Amino acid sequence: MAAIMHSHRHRHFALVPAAGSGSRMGRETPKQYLPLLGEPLLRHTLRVLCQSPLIDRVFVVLSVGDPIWNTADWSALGDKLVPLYVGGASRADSVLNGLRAIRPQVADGDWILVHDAARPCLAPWHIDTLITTLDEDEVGGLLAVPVADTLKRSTRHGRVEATVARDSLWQAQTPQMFRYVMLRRALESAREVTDEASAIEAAGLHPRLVQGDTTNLKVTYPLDLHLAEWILSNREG
Ligand SMILES: Nc1ccn([C@@H]2O[C@H](COP(=O)(O)OP(=O)(O)OP(=O)(O)O)[C@@H](O)[C@H]2O)c(=O)n1
Ligand SMILES: C[C@](O)(CO)[C@H](O)COP(=O)(O)O
Repeated sequence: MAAIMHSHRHRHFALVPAAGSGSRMGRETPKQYLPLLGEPLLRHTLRVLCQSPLIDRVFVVLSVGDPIWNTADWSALGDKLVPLYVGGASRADSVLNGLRAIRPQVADGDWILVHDAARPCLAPWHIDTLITTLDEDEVGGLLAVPVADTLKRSTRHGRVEATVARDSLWQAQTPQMFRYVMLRRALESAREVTDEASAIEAAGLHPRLVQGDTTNLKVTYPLDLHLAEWILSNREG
């Protein structure tokens, strides 16, 4: 693969919301700290971001008073990693609090790659593809995959009400990559969103969909932890 030129005009910062409780996982320990191949799940997520030569710094948003982070030694991930104890009630609040906390360290036009702590199978090629596709983009965008299954909308009684056309439907993933000031303004105006792209859309803009793949899954339910383990153990290179 041709070498990727690192843009010197604007830097790239990762912002990793990791302040959730993982209620759907049904475990006492928040899922970002559950063991995955013998390490906290979060370490896999942070490692790939810290090791990317395209990313200048990695901010991880922890819940206020997070009692677990400091019980581990994260120094092997290097000096790009910066913990921020500013998590909020929702994912969007955690991201916005993180953006406010890093204000002194970033310029308006710097790129922010928001990536879920709960997506530990992010691969270097996902980051490279996203950044090379979007670096000159006016708006920014996100990794996503086209929907592969036939989609049904259900009635309240669990019967099919309709089949929903799936052409042009995509499943949104992370990282989602937008310029600092645009993302901050969008999130300040649209707080009830489940991803950054929705906030940008609410501002009337059209984020670019960058095709990734389904290995970049979000660990949400117990089975996902096994799938993530399988993906990481069987990845080449
Ligand atoms: N208040 C919150 C809620 C979520 N997140 C983070 O946002 C990402 C995606 O959210 P999700 O998978 O929904 O995580 P949880 O909220 O922890 O899970 P659940 O909804 O099952 O409780 C996770 O990395 C999670 O830690 C966060 O930083 N702050
Ligand atoms: C941002 C996200 O990963 C896109 O698929 C997802 O919306 C986050 O998960 P949540 O369960 O909606 O918090």
